[in-house]
Amino acid sequence: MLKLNIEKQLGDLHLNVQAHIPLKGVCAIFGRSGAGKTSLVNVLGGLSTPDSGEIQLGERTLFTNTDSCSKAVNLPPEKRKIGYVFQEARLFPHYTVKGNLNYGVKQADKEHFTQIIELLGIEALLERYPNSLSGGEKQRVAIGRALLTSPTMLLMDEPLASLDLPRKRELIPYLQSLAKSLNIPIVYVSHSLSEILQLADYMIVLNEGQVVAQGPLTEVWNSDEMRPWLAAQELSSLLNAKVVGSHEHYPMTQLDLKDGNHLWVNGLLDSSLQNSSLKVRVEANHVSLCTSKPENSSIRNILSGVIKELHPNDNGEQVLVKVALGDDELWANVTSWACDDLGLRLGCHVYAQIKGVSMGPTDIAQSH
Ligand SMILES: Nc1ncnc2c1ncn2[C@@H]1O[C@H](COP(=O)(O)OP(=O)(O)OP(=O)(O)O)[C@@H](O)[C@H]1O
Repeated sequence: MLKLNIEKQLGDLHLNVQAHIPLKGVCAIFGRSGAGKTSLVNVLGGLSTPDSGEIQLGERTLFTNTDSCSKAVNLPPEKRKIGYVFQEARLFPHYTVKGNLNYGVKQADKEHFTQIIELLGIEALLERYPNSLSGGEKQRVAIGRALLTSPTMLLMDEPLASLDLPRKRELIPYLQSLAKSLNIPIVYVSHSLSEILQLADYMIVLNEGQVVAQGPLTEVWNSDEMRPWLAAQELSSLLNAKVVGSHEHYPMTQLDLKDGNHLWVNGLLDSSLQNSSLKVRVEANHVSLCTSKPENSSIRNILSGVIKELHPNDNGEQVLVKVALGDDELWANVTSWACDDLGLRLGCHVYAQIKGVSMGPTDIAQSH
């Protein structure tokens, strides 16, 4: 685990973070502008020093000044073995890509070099200079440069923020392969929930310098702490599902949820995903509720569950209903009229309907 217990006063912001982050996979740091995300990453990387606390990366202490029995420790950035990728690639313009990649590498390891450039698809760029690269290519080189220092953790502070949408889309699959193949924790700062869905396994939500939620992605995503961050129109749930197979006649894929419910999603998923675990985003506005099992419905997904929470909105027009599907949870956004008409109450058994066409490729991501 990466264990963090730090405090730091930064102007008006009191950064006070206690967190446990797994040593493999992507941990997203999410929060409003000014919540302290970059400040936290800077503290991890040793670019800024906490007023007090402790940072433990596996067996290594990166920082401590709390334990009165032992010596204070504050490893400088170069001794932390941490790779850093910023919003901007920050490449040296007068070095080729190869020169940039090798910058900071103490002992050349040809095999490691080949592995990293293949993983990032930058073999063909090695002799080029940064000013001839696209934003996405520059960022891939910047990631390669960070990885070639053989870090024990990778910090990425909004690495896609400066890219346009097509470049973002181009980079995401590379980041997904990194997340799968690297055996080091990646701490990934982002404002974008769709990036987080596609990349992260774990999530920390920061608000005014404090952790308001942390844990596995699906748990935090579905938690009440996330509701204030999303308008009811944007609220969505993440379901954990396993790929079963495709429909015999139609281009749809069947997924199984843990509680035995099934889900049909639009399109055929890659056959390599057979039996793999996925996260599926379902928007609350795409879920309708029935108190008896619908028959002759065009909607393919009819999931049986129990109402766990009801949250009427401020103007009384709509009610957000949380439905428990075993351990998974599903938000439905219904009108107050429908809620009263159906007599929806806590503990009611309901059938949640989700249109198969409402879940597309950007709503589905593999769990690592
Ligand atoms: N050295 C400093 N001195 C004073 N205030 C600081 C310092 N560093 C950061 N802050 C303040 O701390 C707050 C958090 O900044 P930070 O950059 O960590 O936020 P963020 O969550 O990364 O925001 P964004 O999403 O906009 O990048 C801001 O209000 C910032 O002005």
